[in-house]
Amino acid sequence: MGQPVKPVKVAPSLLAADFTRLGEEVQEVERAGADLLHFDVMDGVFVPNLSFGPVVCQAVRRVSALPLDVHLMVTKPEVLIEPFAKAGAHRLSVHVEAVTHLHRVLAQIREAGMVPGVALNPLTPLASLDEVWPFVGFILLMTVNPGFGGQSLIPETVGKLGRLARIREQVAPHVELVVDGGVTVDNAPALRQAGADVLVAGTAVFAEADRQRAISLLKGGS
Ligand SMILES: O=C(CO)[C@@H](O)[C@H](O)COP(=O)(O)O
Repeated sequence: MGQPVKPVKVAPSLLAADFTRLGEEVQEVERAGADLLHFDVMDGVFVPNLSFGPVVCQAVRRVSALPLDVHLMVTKPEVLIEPFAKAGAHRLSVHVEAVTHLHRVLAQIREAGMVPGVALNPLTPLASLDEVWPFVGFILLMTVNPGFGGQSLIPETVGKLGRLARIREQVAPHVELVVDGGVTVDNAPALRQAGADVLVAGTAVFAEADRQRAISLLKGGS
Protein backbone atom coordinates (compact mmCIF):
# COMPACT_ATOMS: atom_id res chain seq x y z
CA MET A 1 0.00 0.00 0.00
CA GLY A 2 1.23 3.52 -0.81
CA GLN A 3 1.42 6.48 1.59
CA PRO A 4 -1.98 7.93 2.58
CA VAL A 5 -2.50 11.20 0.69
CA LYS A 6 -2.90 14.24 2.97
CA PRO A 7 -5.79 16.65 2.48
CA VAL A 8 -4.82 19.36 0.03
CA LYS A 9 -5.68 23.07 0.10
CA VAL A 10 -6.92 24.92 -2.98
CA ALA A 11 -5.85 28.49 -3.77
CA PRO A 12 -7.83 29.98 -6.68
CA SER A 13 -5.61 32.23 -8.78
CA LEU A 14 -7.34 35.59 -9.18
CA LEU A 15 -5.62 36.10 -12.53
CA ALA A 16 -8.40 33.94 -14.02
CA ALA A 17 -11.24 35.81 -12.28
CA ASP A 18 -13.62 38.18 -14.05
CA PHE A 19 -12.03 41.53 -13.10
CA THR A 20 -15.24 43.43 -13.81
CA ARG A 21 -16.74 41.66 -10.78
CA LEU A 22 -13.64 40.83 -8.75
CA GLY A 23 -15.27 41.30 -5.33
CA GLU A 24 -18.10 38.90 -6.16
CA GLU A 25 -15.67 36.37 -7.67
CA VAL A 26 -13.55 36.41 -4.52
CA GLN A 27 -16.57 35.97 -2.25
CA GLU A 28 -17.91 33.19 -4.43
CA VAL A 29 -14.72 31.10 -4.26
CA GLU A 30 -14.51 31.75 -0.52
CA ARG A 31 -18.04 30.33 -0.10
CA ALA A 32 -17.11 27.49 -2.49
CA GLY A 33 -14.35 26.17 -0.19
CA ALA A 34 -11.17 27.98 -1.24
CA ASP A 35 -8.50 27.87 1.47
CA LEU A 36 -6.32 30.75 0.24
CA LEU A 37 -6.48 33.37 -2.51
CA HIS A 38 -3.55 33.34 -4.91
CA PHE A 39 -2.49 36.75 -6.18
CA ASP A 40 -0.09 36.86 -9.18
CA VAL A 41 2.02 40.00 -9.45
CA MET A 42 3.81 40.51 -12.80
CA ASP A 43 6.07 43.38 -13.78
CA GLY A 44 6.41 42.86 -17.56
CA VAL A 45 10.17 42.26 -17.09
CA PHE A 46 10.65 39.07 -15.10
CA VAL A 47 7.68 37.71 -17.04
CA PRO A 48 6.25 39.02 -20.32
CA ASN A 49 2.99 40.20 -18.80
CA LEU A 50 1.60 42.79 -16.39
CA SER A 51 -1.05 42.14 -13.77
CA PHE A 52 -1.94 43.95 -10.56
CA GLY A 53 -0.31 45.27 -7.40
CA PRO A 54 -0.89 46.26 -3.76
CA VAL A 55 -3.90 48.51 -4.46
CA VAL A 56 -5.91 45.60 -5.85
CA CYS A 57 -4.63 43.35 -3.05
CA GLN A 58 -5.95 45.84 -0.48
CA ALA A 59 -9.35 45.86 -2.21
CA VAL A 60 -9.47 42.03 -2.16
CA ARG A 61 -8.52 42.07 1.51
CA ARG A 62 -11.60 44.19 2.25
CA VAL A 63 -14.00 41.61 0.80
CA SER A 64 -12.48 38.35 2.07
CA ALA A 65 -11.04 36.91 5.26
CA LEU A 66 -9.06 34.24 3.40
CA PRO A 67 -5.25 34.36 3.62
CA LEU A 68 -3.77 36.16 0.62
CA ASP A 69 -0.93 34.26 -1.02
CA VAL A 70 1.03 36.78 -3.08
CA HIS A 71 3.38 35.46 -5.80
CA LEU A 72 5.84 38.09 -6.99
CA MET A 73 6.97 37.50 -10.57
CA VAL A 74 9.09 40.65 -10.58
CA THR A 75 12.76 41.53 -10.86
CA LYS A 76 12.90 43.70 -7.73
CA PRO A 77 10.68 41.99 -5.14
CA GLU A 78 12.33 43.83 -2.25
CA VAL A 79 10.55 47.08 -3.14
CA LEU A 80 7.14 45.38 -2.88
CA ILE A 81 7.51 43.70 0.52
CA GLU A 82 6.30 46.62 2.65
CA PRO A 83 3.49 47.65 0.26
CA PHE A 84 2.08 44.10 0.23
CA ALA A 85 2.39 43.75 4.01
CA LYS A 86 0.39 46.99 4.36
CA ALA A 87 -2.12 45.73 1.78
CA GLY A 88 -2.88 42.71 4.01
CA ALA A 89 -0.94 39.90 2.31
CA HIS A 90 -0.44 36.87 4.55
CA ARG A 91 2.20 35.00 2.51
CA LEU A 92 4.69 36.34 -0.02
CA SER A 93 6.84 34.36 -2.44
CA VAL A 94 9.78 35.59 -4.49
CA HIS A 95 11.52 33.82 -7.35
CA VAL A 96 14.90 32.28 -6.62
CA GLU A 97 15.84 33.29 -10.20
CA ALA A 98 15.09 36.97 -9.50
CA VAL A 99 16.81 37.60 -6.18
CA THR A 100 20.52 38.01 -5.50
CA HIS A 101 20.34 38.49 -1.73
CA LEU A 102 17.71 35.88 -0.96
CA HIS A 103 18.54 35.52 2.75
CA ARG A 104 17.99 39.24 3.29
CA VAL A 105 14.77 39.34 1.28
CA LEU A 106 13.26 36.34 3.11
CA ALA A 107 14.14 37.95 6.45
CA GLN A 108 12.50 41.20 5.33
CA ILE A 109 9.31 39.33 4.40
CA ARG A 110 9.20 37.67 7.84
CA GLU A 111 9.96 40.95 9.63
CA ALA A 112 7.08 42.54 7.71
CA GLY A 113 4.77 39.93 9.31
CA MET A 114 4.25 37.61 6.31
CA VAL A 115 5.16 33.97 5.69
CA PRO A 116 8.10 33.89 3.26
CA GLY A 117 8.12 31.55 0.29
CA VAL A 118 10.46 30.81 -2.59
CA ALA A 119 9.17 30.16 -6.11
CA LEU A 120 11.01 28.05 -8.68
CA ASN A 121 10.58 28.02 -12.45
CA PRO A 122 10.02 24.62 -14.09
CA LEU A 123 13.64 24.02 -15.10
CA THR A 124 15.34 25.63 -12.12
CA PRO A 125 17.16 22.83 -10.28
CA LEU A 126 15.93 21.78 -6.84
CA ALA A 127 19.54 22.17 -5.66
CA SER A 128 18.93 25.93 -5.67
CA LEU A 129 16.82 25.30 -2.52
CA ASP A 130 19.61 23.56 -0.58
CA GLU A 131 20.32 26.52 1.71
CA VAL A 132 16.79 27.96 1.65
CA TRP A 133 14.78 25.50 3.80
CA PRO A 134 15.41 27.04 7.25
CA PHE A 135 14.18 30.43 6.03
CA VAL A 136 10.85 29.65 4.32
CA GLY A 137 7.34 28.57 5.21
CA PHE A 138 6.60 27.27 1.72
CA ILE A 139 8.05 26.46 -1.69
CA LEU A 140 6.05 27.37 -4.77
CA LEU A 141 6.89 25.02 -7.61
CA MET A 142 5.92 26.41 -11.00
CA THR A 143 4.43 23.70 -13.20
CA VAL A 144 4.22 26.09 -16.21
CA ASN A 145 6.50 28.90 -17.33
CA PRO A 146 5.21 31.87 -15.32
CA GLY A 147 3.48 34.82 -16.95
CA PHE A 148 0.11 33.56 -18.12
CA GLY A 149 -2.87 31.62 -16.88
CA GLY A 150 -4.51 28.87 -18.90
CA GLN A 151 -1.36 26.98 -19.94
CA SER A 152 -0.87 23.21 -19.83
CA LEU A 153 1.09 21.73 -16.96
CA ILE A 154 4.58 20.60 -18.01
CA PRO A 155 4.42 16.82 -17.34
CA GLU A 156 8.03 16.54 -16.10
CA THR A 157 7.22 18.87 -13.19
CA VAL A 158 5.16 16.12 -11.50
CA GLY A 159 8.30 14.02 -11.05
CA LYS A 160 10.14 17.13 -9.88
CA LEU A 161 7.43 17.66 -7.24
CA GLY A 162 7.87 14.07 -6.06
CA ARG A 163 11.62 14.59 -5.68
CA LEU A 164 11.01 17.90 -3.89
CA ALA A 165 8.56 16.20 -1.50
CA ARG A 166 11.13 13.53 -0.64
CA ILE A 167 13.79 16.18 0.08
CA ARG A 168 11.28 18.19 2.14
CA GLU A 169 10.44 15.11 4.24
CA GLN A 170 14.14 14.75 5.10
CA VAL A 171 15.11 18.35 5.75
CA ALA A 172 12.04 20.45 6.62
CA PRO A 173 8.75 18.53 6.99
CA HIS A 174 6.95 21.67 8.20
CA VAL A 175 7.55 23.53 4.88
CA GLU A 176 4.47 23.55 2.64
CA LEU A 177 4.70 22.59 -1.05
CA VAL A 178 2.58 24.66 -3.41
CA VAL A 179 2.14 23.82 -7.11
CA ASP A 180 1.13 26.47 -9.59
CA GLY A 181 0.19 26.38 -13.24
CA GLY A 182 -2.00 24.18 -15.41
CA VAL A 183 -3.57 22.40 -12.44
CA THR A 184 -6.75 20.57 -13.47
CA VAL A 185 -9.17 18.08 -12.01
CA ASP A 186 -7.44 15.46 -14.18
CA ASN A 187 -3.87 16.06 -12.99
CA ALA A 188 -4.76 16.97 -9.37
CA PRO A 189 -4.67 13.31 -8.16
CA ALA A 190 -1.07 12.91 -9.42
CA LEU A 191 -0.07 16.23 -7.81
CA ARG A 192 -1.66 15.26 -4.48
CA GLN A 193 0.00 11.85 -4.66
CA ALA A 194 3.38 13.44 -5.44
CA GLY A 195 3.19 15.55 -2.27
CA ALA A 196 1.48 18.87 -3.02
CA ASP A 197 -0.03 20.59 0.03
CA VAL A 198 -1.59 23.46 -1.93
CA LEU A 199 -2.93 23.47 -5.48
CA VAL A 200 -3.05 26.91 -7.11
CA ALA A 201 -5.78 26.79 -9.75
CA GLY A 202 -6.97 29.64 -11.94
CA THR A 203 -8.78 28.30 -14.99
CA ALA A 204 -9.80 25.06 -13.26
CA VAL A 205 -11.85 27.11 -10.77
CA PHE A 206 -12.89 30.35 -12.46
CA ALA A 207 -13.80 28.84 -15.85
CA GLU A 208 -16.27 26.52 -14.12
CA ALA A 209 -19.82 27.66 -13.42
CA ASP A 210 -19.94 25.47 -10.29
CA ARG A 211 -16.92 26.63 -8.31
CA GLN A 212 -17.84 24.53 -5.28
CA ARG A 213 -17.77 21.35 -7.35
CA ALA A 214 -14.51 22.41 -9.05
CA ILE A 215 -12.76 23.02 -5.72
CA SER A 216 -14.15 19.82 -4.22
CA LEU A 217 -12.93 17.77 -7.21
CA LEU A 218 -9.46 19.35 -6.97
CA LYS A 219 -9.35 18.27 -3.32
CA GLY A 220 -10.26 14.72 -4.32
CA GLY A 221 -13.93 14.89 -3.35
CA SER A 222 -17.00 14.53 -5.51
O1 LIG B 1 1.56 32.17 -11.75
C1 LIG B 1 0.79 31.83 -12.60
C2 LIG B 1 1.04 32.13 -14.02
O2 LIG B 1 2.21 32.82 -14.11
C3 LIG B 1 -0.37 30.99 -12.20
O3 LIG B 1 -0.81 31.31 -10.88
C4 LIG B 1 -1.55 30.98 -13.11
O4 LIG B 1 -2.33 32.12 -12.93
C5 LIG B 1 -2.38 29.76 -12.87
O5 LIG B 1 -3.43 29.75 -13.78
P1 LIG B 1 -3.95 28.38 -14.41
O6 LIG B 1 -2.80 27.75 -15.12
O7 LIG B 1 -4.43 27.57 -13.25
O8 LIG B 1 -5.05 28.82 -15.32
